[in-house]
Amino acid sequence: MESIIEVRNIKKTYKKRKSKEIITAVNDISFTVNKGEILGLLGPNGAGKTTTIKLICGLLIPDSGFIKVNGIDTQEKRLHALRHISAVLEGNRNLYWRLTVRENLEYFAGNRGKSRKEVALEIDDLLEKFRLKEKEKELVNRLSRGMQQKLAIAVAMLADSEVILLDEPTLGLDVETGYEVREMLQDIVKNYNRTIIISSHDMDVIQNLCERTVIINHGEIVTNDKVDNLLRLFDVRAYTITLDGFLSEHQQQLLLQKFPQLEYIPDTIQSTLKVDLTKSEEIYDLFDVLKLEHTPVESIDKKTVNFEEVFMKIVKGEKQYAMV
Ligand SMILES: Nc1ncnc2c1ncn2[C@@H]1O[C@H](COP(=O)(O)OP(=O)(O)OP(=O)(O)O)[C@@H](O)[C@H]1O
Repeated sequence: MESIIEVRNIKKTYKKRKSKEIITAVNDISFTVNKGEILGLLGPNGAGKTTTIKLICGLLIPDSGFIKVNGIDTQEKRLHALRHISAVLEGNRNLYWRLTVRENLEYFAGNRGKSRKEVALEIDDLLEKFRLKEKEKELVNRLSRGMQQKLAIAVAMLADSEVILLDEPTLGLDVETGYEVREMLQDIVKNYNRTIIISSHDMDVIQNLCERTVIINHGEIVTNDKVDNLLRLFDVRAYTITLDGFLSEHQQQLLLQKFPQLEYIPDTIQSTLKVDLTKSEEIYDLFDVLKLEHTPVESIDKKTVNFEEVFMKIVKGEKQYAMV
């Protein structure tokens, strides 16, 4: 597959103003993004996501390493490279707050060298799609945060850039607006052929929109893999088994030999077993031990891992990966 973005060994440090302490925000990161791909950039607070996005869109210059967009080095031919990119950053700096919704769209279309008339239909279509038609004459500074966010994404779409960078597109939005923005992004992903990089804390955004995710922790890449692969890799089922009675010492020993991470929690008249299994068949080994002394099972509860749990496990370093 053809890559459109190449990030190679980039490092970025900041110097704290008062203490002069050096902070390494991004440390020797490398990854590529293929044409038409939706890549999720994931990581805990302070991991280096925003710095990476700002480096790619040319707002920051790396201390070392390089970034190429469509094969063009962003430092050697900055303007030429960045023509291929639109970014929606925190605070929606790509909007003019004293212009109306429609004026913003017209202004950015004008930047593309198109007349008002030419883009009128395209703008109508975007206003409709982003559910902003009713607000087209409203000044941007009077819009809610969610509406501003939607407009910022619409403006990025209008620029026709092949690559769109979205930094935390659902951050700070209420549940409903967050859901609406996610739906819109899903529509963009499906119907417009763009390459998108999304940085987010929101696991639903990553799980629903992205094919692949680069997980960053402490400025370094810990995983670069398809979302489906990660879910499969951590496809553990967490079982909670309630027993009408207790396990003998012998049973406890047998179970711990077979399942070292098993938790046995005796209560007053019942007891509970908690265990993560990677293969469903392993549950039969557990039942064999219970059968030995005819321990009655009252209930079995099974929970499958979701992407949020996968993320937590990776960040905590529970599994090692071969980098893609
Ligand atoms: N302008 C700056 N000056 C000094 N340190 C900075 C600056 N910007 C970011 N940092 C530090 O660099 C590290 C990475 O920050 P960055 O904003 O890239 O992380 P992030 O993953 O986007 O975090 P969050 O999810 O909290 O937004 C953090 O330790 C942060 O405090």
